[in-house]
Amino acid sequence: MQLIQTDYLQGTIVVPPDKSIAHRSIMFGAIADGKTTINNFLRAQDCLSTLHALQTLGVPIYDNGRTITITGVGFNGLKAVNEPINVGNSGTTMRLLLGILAGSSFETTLLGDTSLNKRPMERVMLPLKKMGAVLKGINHSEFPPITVTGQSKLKPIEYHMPVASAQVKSAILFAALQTEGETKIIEKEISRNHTEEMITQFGGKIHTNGKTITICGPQQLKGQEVKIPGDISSAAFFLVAGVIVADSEITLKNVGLNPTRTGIIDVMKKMGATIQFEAIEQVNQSATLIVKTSHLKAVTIEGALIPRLIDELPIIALLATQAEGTTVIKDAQELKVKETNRIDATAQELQKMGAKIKATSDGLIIEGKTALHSANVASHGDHRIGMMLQIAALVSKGNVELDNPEAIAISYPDFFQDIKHLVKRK
Ligand SMILES: O=C(O)C1=C[C@@H](OP(=O)(O)O)[C@@H](O)[C@H](O)C1
Ligand SMILES: C=C(OP(=O)(O)O)C(=O)O
Repeated sequence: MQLIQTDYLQGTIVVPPDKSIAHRSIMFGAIADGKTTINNFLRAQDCLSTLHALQTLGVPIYDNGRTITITGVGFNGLKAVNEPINVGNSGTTMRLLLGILAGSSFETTLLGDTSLNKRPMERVMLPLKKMGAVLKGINHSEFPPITVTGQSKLKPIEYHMPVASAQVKSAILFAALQTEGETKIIEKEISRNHTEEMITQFGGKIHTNGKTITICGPQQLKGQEVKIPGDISSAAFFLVAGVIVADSEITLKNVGLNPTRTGIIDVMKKMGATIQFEAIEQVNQSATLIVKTSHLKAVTIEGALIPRLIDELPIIALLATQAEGTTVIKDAQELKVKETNRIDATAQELQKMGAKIKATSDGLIIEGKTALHSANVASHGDHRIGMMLQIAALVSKGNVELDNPEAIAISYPDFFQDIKHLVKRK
C-alpha cells in the first residue's frame, strides 16, 4: 500500500478508546457479580479477542458496538470448553486469562497467531505455578499453545517480579483474587496500574506502596458502569506527527493521562515539543491535547521511564530522527518480545528511509536531524511498527510503500481514516 503524504497537518481527532482498559473491562465484568456496562469499548481485533474468549467461557456478553453489557458470572461461573481458545495476536488477553483461569475447576488451552505463539509465557506460568495452578506448553515449555489446569485452592505468594510487566502483575492479581490469604507483589519498576485501579472500581480492596502491591483474597467484585478514556498509546502517533510535520497543529480529544502511561509526554516536553492541555477531566484522567510543529533536541530515555512509554518507543525513535543530536534509548530489552522484535524492526525499517539509527542489545541510538526518503517498508505484522512508518511517510520526500498495513487493525482500525482527516495540501 502507498502511504499517505501531506504538506501539513491540521484538525481535530477523538482518540480511540484505551486498549489496556478495554481488555480489563471485559474481564472484570465477566468475573464480577451482576451487570457491567462498558461505554466507549475499543472495537479493535485484540479487544474483540478478549470479548470472544470470555463469551466462549460461557459469560453472557451483549455486544452493541461501542457499548457492551455483561452479566457477570463470578470466577466460579466460567464454563469449561473442549476446543482450544484462539486469542489471536493479543499478549494481554493470553497472559491475563491465564491468571483468571488459574483458579478454575477445569482445563483450558489457549493459543494465538504465529506472532503470539512465539512470545514468552514462562513469566506468567512461573508465579501461577507457585500459586498451585498447573500450566504446560503443548509444543514448547514456554510458548503457546498453553494448557492451564485450574486449582480451586490457590496459595498466596510473595513475588519479586524479574521483569517490569503489567501483564504479569495483572495475571498474579487475578489469581490472588481467588486465593485464600495475602499475596504480595514487588515490581521491578512501576508498570501501568489499570488492574489495580479497576479492582478498586469494582468494589475490591488492594493496597499499593511504591513498587509493592498487597492484596487479600478471596474477593467477590461487583459489576460497574465503565467509561473508557482515549488511549495515549494511539494518541502517540499524532502527538509525534503534529510536532515533526512542518506548519502543523493537531487537537487530540479525550487522551487518557494515567501517570503510569504518560512517559511520552515527559519525553516530548524535555525534547522541546509544544504541548498544550485543555479540558482536563480529573475523574476520567483525560484531557484535550494540542500539539504544534516544534524544534526538537535529543534526550536519553532509560530506567523507570521505560515501562511508562514501552509501546511508544518505535514512534519515539522516529521522533528522535527529527531532533538535533544523539538520542539514546536503554533498558528497553522488553521490546524484543512484543508482536515482533521492535528494536530490530524499528532500526531496520527507518534505516531504509535514510535514518541514522542503530539497534543495541537493550535499545536504540538515533542521530538527528535526518531527512527521510522514499522506500519500500514492512510492518513485520506489528500494528505499532506499521503506524510509525505511516507517520514517517508524512515527513519523507517521495513515496513510501508499506507491506502488510492490515496489522494496524489490531489496535487502531480507523487509523488511516484519522490520518486522511488531518492531511492538508497548500
Ligand atoms: O497490561 C497491558 O495492558 C499491557 C502491558 C504491556 O506489556 P508488558 O506487560 O509485557 O510490559 C504493553 O506492552 C501491552 O501493550 C499492554
Ligand atoms: C504489546 C502490545 O500488546 P500485547 O502485548 O497485548 O499483544 C501492544 O499493543 O503494543
